[in-house]
Amino acid sequence: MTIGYIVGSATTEQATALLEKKIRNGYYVVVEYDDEKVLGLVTQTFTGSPLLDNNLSDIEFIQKIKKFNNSIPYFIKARIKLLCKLNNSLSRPDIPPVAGSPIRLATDEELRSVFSNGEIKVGKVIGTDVEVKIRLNSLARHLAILAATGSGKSNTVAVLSSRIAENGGSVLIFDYHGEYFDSEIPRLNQIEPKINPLKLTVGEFATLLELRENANIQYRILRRAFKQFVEEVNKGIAENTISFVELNNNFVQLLSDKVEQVSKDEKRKESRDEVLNKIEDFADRYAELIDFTFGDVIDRLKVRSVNVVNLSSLDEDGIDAVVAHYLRRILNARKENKLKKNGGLKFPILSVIEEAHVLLSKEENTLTKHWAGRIAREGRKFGVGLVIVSQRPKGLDENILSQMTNKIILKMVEPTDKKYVLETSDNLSEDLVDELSSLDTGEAIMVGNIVRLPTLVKIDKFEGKLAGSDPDLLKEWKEIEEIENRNADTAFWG
Ligand SMILES: Nc1ncnc2c1ncn2[C@@H]1O[C@H](COP(=O)(O)OP(=O)(O)OP(=O)(O)O)[C@@H](O)[C@H]1O
Repeated sequence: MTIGYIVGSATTEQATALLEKKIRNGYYVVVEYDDEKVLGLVTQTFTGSPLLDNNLSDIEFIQKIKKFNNSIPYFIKARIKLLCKLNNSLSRPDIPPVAGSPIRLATDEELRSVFSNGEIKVGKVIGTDVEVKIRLNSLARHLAILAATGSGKSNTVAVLSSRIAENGGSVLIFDYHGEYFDSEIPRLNQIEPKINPLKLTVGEFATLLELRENANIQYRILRRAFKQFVEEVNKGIAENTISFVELNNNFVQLLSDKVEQVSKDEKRKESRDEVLNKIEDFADRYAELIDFTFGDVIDRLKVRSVNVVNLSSLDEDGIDAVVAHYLRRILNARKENKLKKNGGLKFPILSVIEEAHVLLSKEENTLTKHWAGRIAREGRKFGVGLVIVSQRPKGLDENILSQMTNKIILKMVEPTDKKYVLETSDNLSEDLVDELSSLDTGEAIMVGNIVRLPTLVKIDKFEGKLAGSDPDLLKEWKEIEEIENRNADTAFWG
């Protein structure tokens, strides 16, 4: 059913329609011209009145008109982004529509032919019951989930992860705030944030010690001590002369002795002392993180599962070291499996990095940024995908963000965030970015290879508990009041 007509000038990208009635931004329409049906997206609607135009400055004029006739003539127009011809190849329109071309809402069948042909259902086309399904294999080209706080990032991660696992895939979520670890996500594989020092690089261990890159003498002392320590322990384990329990209990002392040993000729004793202090501080902060019985982190990962490493008990340096360690081992283990046709990590995996603006900050050279950058560049051919999640896109490293071919962008209002996302995406246009402010919670724009066209989707609500959901403050206060009243009654009646 025709809802309006193209008016004024148009290009093969944009057109303006005069409508009979209001429709919402984000609706899909079809413009019929030259025997073609062209799918378009309403990116902006606006109204106006030929009688009361912007130049009017006399309020009495309006009051007099309204006295005679309450219905003041007005028009409704819409800016239409022309997307594709509704043919098999969804080819770009090669000629613009002429004024007078009729426009109508796209039918569900037309929308299904464009948006419902992937493997993983993520939600519905905004304003319709048409399912949006993304193409699973395209996630190998990485994904960024970006939005303002409270817009639905965690819900999107939960919906995506659980459905990827249901389809036989494997996801690893680095759970920064502990909101997935105790959630009701199906196929959940909970992994405690343990690290076996024997599997760490010196760089990872130095990060855990908060030993800065420019502390060269300290780093040299630590490198010599740590390498000798690891060699001797591995030898002791092979000869069965050392127990893991003994290691867990005496690790700090054994390593400190090694530091003393390798730095006995060091002129600058303060550097050695600083390394010893950092090892003791480390023991105080991360005693529960170190476990020589933990084996290789790769062995904890399961296929057809949502693997969740709970990082909420660690501080930023600890999180950086753990995440970097996992990413390094995953990339190397997938390479080993691909190149040797066996061993290593036997299945592709998607790693979800929450609070990515912290771990992949454009200001800081974190260990995680190094390994995430490696995976962003070379992970695709080894079946290692990245999913970065952030509510502060402008804080993200632009090299990594620009490698995220796919994007799910929920409500975003901050202008510098929107500008940064636009500048680091070659498949996002300005008119789509302008849409972001008007999205409701759970509504998103999806672009990239996971969809055939820019898609406005209402993400399904994750059916289950997520620890990070907004607390029900009133309910919790009420419960406290009821407990206090019950205690008061018990005290009075004995
Ligand atoms: N698709 C959706 N449909 C309905 N409600 C949703 C949807 N997505 C999120 N919500 C609700 O909105 C609130 C915030 O969601 P969520 O925690 O996923 O947002 P967030 O962007 O991760 O927030 P934060 O930045 O604080 O972590 C929650 O109460 C959640 O239930």
